[in-house]
Amino acid sequence: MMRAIHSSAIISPAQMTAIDRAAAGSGLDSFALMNAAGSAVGEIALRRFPQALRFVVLCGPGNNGGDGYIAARRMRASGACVALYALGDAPAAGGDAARARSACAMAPAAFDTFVPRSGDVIVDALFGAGFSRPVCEDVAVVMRKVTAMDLPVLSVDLPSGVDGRTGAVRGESFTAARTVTFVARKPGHLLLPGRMLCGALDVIDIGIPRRLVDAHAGNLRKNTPAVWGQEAMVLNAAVHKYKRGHLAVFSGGPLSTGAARLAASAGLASGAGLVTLASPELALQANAAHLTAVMLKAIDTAEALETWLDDRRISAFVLGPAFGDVEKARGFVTLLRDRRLVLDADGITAFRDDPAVLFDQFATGPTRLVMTPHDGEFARLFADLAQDPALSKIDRAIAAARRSHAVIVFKGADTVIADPDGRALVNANAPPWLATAGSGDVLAGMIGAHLAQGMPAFEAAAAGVWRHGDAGTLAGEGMTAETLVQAIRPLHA
Ligand SMILES: NC(=O)C1=CN([C@@H]2O[C@H](COP(=O)(O)OP(=O)(O)OC[C@H]3O[C@@H](n4cnc5c(N)ncnc54)[C@H](O)[C@@H]3O)[C@@H](O)[C@H]2O)[C@@H](O)CC1
Ligand SMILES: Nc1ncnc2c1ncn2[C@@H]1O[C@H](COP(=O)(O)OP(=O)(O)O)[C@@H](O)[C@H]1O
Ligand SMILES: [K+]
Repeated sequence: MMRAIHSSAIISPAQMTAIDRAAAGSGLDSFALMNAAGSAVGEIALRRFPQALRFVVLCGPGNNGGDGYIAARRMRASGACVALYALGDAPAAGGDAARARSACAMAPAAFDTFVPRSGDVIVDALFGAGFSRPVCEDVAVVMRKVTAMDLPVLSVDLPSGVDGRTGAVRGESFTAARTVTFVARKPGHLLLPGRMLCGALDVIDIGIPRRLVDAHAGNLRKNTPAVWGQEAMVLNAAVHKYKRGHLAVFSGGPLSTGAARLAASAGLASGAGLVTLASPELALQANAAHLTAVMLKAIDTAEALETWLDDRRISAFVLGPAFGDVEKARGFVTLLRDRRLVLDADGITAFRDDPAVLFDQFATGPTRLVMTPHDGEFARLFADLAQDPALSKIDRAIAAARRSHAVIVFKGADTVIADPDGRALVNANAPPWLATAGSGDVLAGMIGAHLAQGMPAFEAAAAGVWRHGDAGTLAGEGMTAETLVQAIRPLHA
């Protein structure tokens, strides 16, 4: 009887191997685990692809192939038409995969004799956690044929060709309609392009005790309300607007005020008790004409800001959306260095020539800076990390957070949130129509509201990213940044 897993843990292929070893070390029968995995694959294939005229199981030389042999046996036992093909050498004698192959009692044909037919459903058990080099041309040719014929693919553990650690495609890969993985999600299921190649994902419990998983899992999780819900402010009769936090957002000049207003209104909608737009004198009229609940304050110079900062009730700041003046931005950041700050857009770009100047100002004390770079902005501050092909997006975000002493929200369809202490989350609820002008400004304001309420920086950022995705989903395709703000749901909705 297979059970789906709902845990938010994400484990790397290397951690999975360690869990596997620990399971064997604690007396669990590794072949029984393979049996559970392969049987689950067979059952899901039968249940999800009842239209199949033939199931074609493609087995690799390792344990991923072992799962394939078990699945083939399970499907054959149900009376389905099953064809079996083996790639490369037979599995190492004495191992679980060799045992699965002989238990299957079907002689596999050579991989290069496989000719895909209309009506085939492919069970892809070529490579999983042990995928270690780009796929060779004869495998790539089959992958391309299967894709061209639009045959459904059910991948075991990962679509073969996808690197489970990074989500990168090495050479070529299958595009799965479904993927069945075991124990927990791997980074490659959530990071691009891997995520787009997995199709629907089933995470199956194969009987490894939770304590062994917890002992070897690291600090990486999927971003869900369970991660940050405990830190969210609960409203009761004793609350007043200052307790809900006062957020300040810095506006750009007279011709670029919209971005800051989006951030400000998103901050208010996200639960900040008060939001003030700090605007250059020349932009006051433009801003005043468009603001209602958001307050307005003229701030042109460092001196004016310094005086305003005497008000310690202003509990968080957003600097960057269409701010424009990078020199002024650097000066303002210096004044804000002991405050809770979201740095976005021009606020990030302002430090491209000397990022250490920024990082040093936040090096001591509690983590209070959140930076929200997209790919381009990330490369401006962390060029070496952006260019290192060995690093996954998660590795990059964690290294950047450590270096900058900031929570990094590395944006995209697979946004990664990383804390300097090594914790990281991958977000997966963002719809593609969030890719619209101003949506990043809304996100900055949402995170700012959480910081203003007193959430720790990591949780504030995670909650912002999740609620942003949720609002995008609710607003629907065709939304604009304005309608996105309208769709922000209460924290405890
Ligand atoms: N970790 C666990 O607890 C369990 C793992 N299971 C399965 O075991 C798999 C991992 O097994 P393995 O570690 O044997 O690894 P794989 O079976 O994923 O791959 C390893 C084999 O593939 C070869 N290989 C790698 N890249 C190749 C390429 N590009 N071209 C040709 N050959 C290539 C390697 O030389 C090696 O022989 C998982 O993905 C999962 O499917 C399941 O049996 C259930 C239990
Ligand atoms: N394809 C996508 N799928 C889901 N979310 C996306 C996608 N592309 C962008 N986003 C999200 O939309 C927002 C865009 O922010 P940003 O690039 O700063 O744009 P802008 O500066 O126009 O506001 C980010 O939160 C990002 O994660
Ligand atoms: K596979």
